[in-house]
Amino acid sequence: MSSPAQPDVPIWTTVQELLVDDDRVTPQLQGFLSLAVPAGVMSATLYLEVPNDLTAAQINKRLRLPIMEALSHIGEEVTSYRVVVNHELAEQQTAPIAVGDFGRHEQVRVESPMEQPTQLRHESRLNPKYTFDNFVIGQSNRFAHAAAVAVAEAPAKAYNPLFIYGDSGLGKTHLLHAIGDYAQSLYAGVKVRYVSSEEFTNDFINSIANNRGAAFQARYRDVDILLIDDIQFLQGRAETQEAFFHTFNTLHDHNKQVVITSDVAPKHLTGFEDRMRSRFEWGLITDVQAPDLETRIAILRKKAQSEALHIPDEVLEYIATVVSSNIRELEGALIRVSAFASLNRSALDISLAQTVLRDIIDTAEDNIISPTDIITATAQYFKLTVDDLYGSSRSQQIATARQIAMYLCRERTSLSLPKIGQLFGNRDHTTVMYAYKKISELMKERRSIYNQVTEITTQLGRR
Ligand SMILES: Nc1ncnc2c1ncn2[C@@H]1O[C@H](COP(=O)(O)OP(=O)(O)OP(=O)(O)O)[C@@H](O)[C@H]1O
Repeated sequence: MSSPAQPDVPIWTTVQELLVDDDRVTPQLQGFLSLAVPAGVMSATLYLEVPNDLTAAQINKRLRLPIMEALSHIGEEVTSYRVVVNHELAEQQTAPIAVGDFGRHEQVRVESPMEQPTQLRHESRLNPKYTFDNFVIGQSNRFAHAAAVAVAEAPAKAYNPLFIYGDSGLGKTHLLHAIGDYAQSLYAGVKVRYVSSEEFTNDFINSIANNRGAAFQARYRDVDILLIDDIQFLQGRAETQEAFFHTFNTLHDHNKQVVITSDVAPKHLTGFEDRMRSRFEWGLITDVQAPDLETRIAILRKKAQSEALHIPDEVLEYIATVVSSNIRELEGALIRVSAFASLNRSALDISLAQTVLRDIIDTAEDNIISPTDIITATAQYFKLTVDDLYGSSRSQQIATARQIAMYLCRERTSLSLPKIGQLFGNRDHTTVMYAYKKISELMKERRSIYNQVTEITTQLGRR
């Protein structure tokens, strides 16, 4: 039996990559797994088609736990999976299935007709990591924070839209999720939806391709609070802008809250029609700025507390002094210092932090590291080609090198998760999110990974 064609559903590729390393997945189970064909993701559920009942039973009974764990590792975007038997697969195992074509699944799901609309309505896509409780307030973000709280407490009454702008890594996404989280805790049943502009665009394009415009509209218009991240991504995309324009108008007309983030203020958003820009200015515009030293120290302290890391104050202060502009880099520096200390079982003091952060500080001085620099340096380090990193090979060494390159792109450049995913052969942003988490964790556990990340950083500093 030939193995089925695998359409490109990146999250399934990532799950498979994880399961290769999982001892519970025996070669026999790998065989069953290889018969599963990912059909797409809907309502945070990954749909897998299998050719027969035996495969469905094996996957559901013996692989449920590993698959669910892999999904939860990857992030919150997809929270469950569902296996659907498609007997035609057995005969047509090489016939490609269009990604995002859900027509057939809707038919098989009639067994539970209420389930999908209910899930859709409540699918907020909020990341529980980002709340107001763990957002540190300082001079740089006080106003944005207050506006965000006001909007969560009185959706569509305080400011509509709320427009938050600022440079990369300064907490805009955090605030968006926190608004959703807080509003949900205040108002039972409030319908919140978070979406990045890249996802909105992809969703729109797929909805046209699959003739599912009505479902697309419902997804974004049947909400009380729409949180849309990085709107600058819609620059120059006339049709998606038009779709967003209608979504915005419908929501606003019906007293629904819209919150938008961007890297620049509305008036500096190029590639947008004036009518769009003027709508962005209807409500309140606020920025987030780079945090001052006190705030940076407070952010590090909070982060260390939440991760149960015991780091002396003077070390936190040192880190906050040397990494000054981007909070993501600040968190990255904390990860490295604590990883180094735990690997070496050594006490954390300033001289250790100085040693560990030397490369970061060196490279931060000229501060322009491009993703291409990172990918080239990583490929050279591992004696691979750049195409290996962009490609789809799942060999352990290439997969690790790719994840390290993704980690460094996330930490050291201002590219968004979807952009990094696109760069690495159009992978899903959840793959990048997973790579970032995995390398952050492995750096603390495995000296080899820590060394590899550090040595590539050193190379970048020497460019
Ligand atoms: N005031 C803050 N308190 C605590 N953590 C913060 C704060 N601001 C930002 N962070 C953390 O810094 C990291 C980067 O923040 P976030 O992703 O929200 O930035 P962003 O402005 O949306 O960046 P981008 O434009 O690149 O998407 C996150 O882990 C976030 O939790």
